[in-house]
Amino acid sequence: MQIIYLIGFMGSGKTTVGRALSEAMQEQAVDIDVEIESRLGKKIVDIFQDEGECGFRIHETATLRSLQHIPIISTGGGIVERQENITYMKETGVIVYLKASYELIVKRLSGDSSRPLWQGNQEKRALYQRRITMYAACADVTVDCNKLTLEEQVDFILSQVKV
Ligand SMILES: Nc1ncnc2c1ncn2[C@@H]1O[C@H](COP(=O)(O)OP(=O)(O)OP(=O)(O)O)[C@@H](O)[C@H]1O
Ligand SMILES: O=C(O)C1=C[C@@H](O)[C@@H](O)[C@H](O)C1
Ligand SMILES: [Mg+2]
Repeated sequence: MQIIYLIGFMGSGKTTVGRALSEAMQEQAVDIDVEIESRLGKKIVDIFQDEGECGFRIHETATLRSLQHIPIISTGGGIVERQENITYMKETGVIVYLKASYELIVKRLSGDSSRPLWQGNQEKRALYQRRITMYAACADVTVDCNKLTLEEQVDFILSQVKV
């Protein structure tokens, strides 16, 4: 089974598109952030607080590797921070990059307090610039989220991925 891995920056729509794809394909989808929170019984902000980003990344890799039977996986924005995650996703599925401009992300995440790397004094634009290079480098399919509606994004992914 080819797993569809949705990657992209915070707020690009991985969780939202994962749910919509799940409905369109009538297949199960799992969101790694949601899964980590449920397994640990803690919010991501609290995991960052208690264990640091490094601790969170360990849970993220372990969760990714535990989902082999799930056809649609929405990753967290930082999944590309570990090369081993990219290698694993390449080996087990197709990587779909939800590409969104910095301006669109800012608009979508204004007022958000659930993402520890998107808070007041963080270097947001620098993180965005560094990450978009990483997403583009490993993507098999790229979706233009600035141009396409949610429905069009789902149709485009289905047209590009053999299901
Ligand atoms: N296609 C879309 N059209 C309009 N709004 C959208 C779309 N996709 C996502 N959004 C909105 O943008 C916000 C962020 O979306 P979502 O939580 O799916 O992003 P994410 O990529 O999963 O972020 P993270 O990496 O932090 O988990 C939400 O408020 C969601 O409703
Ligand atoms: O971009 C990131 O590094 C993150 C994105 C979110 O999905 C969460 O996985 C967490 O907030 C870290
Ligand atoms: Mg998400």
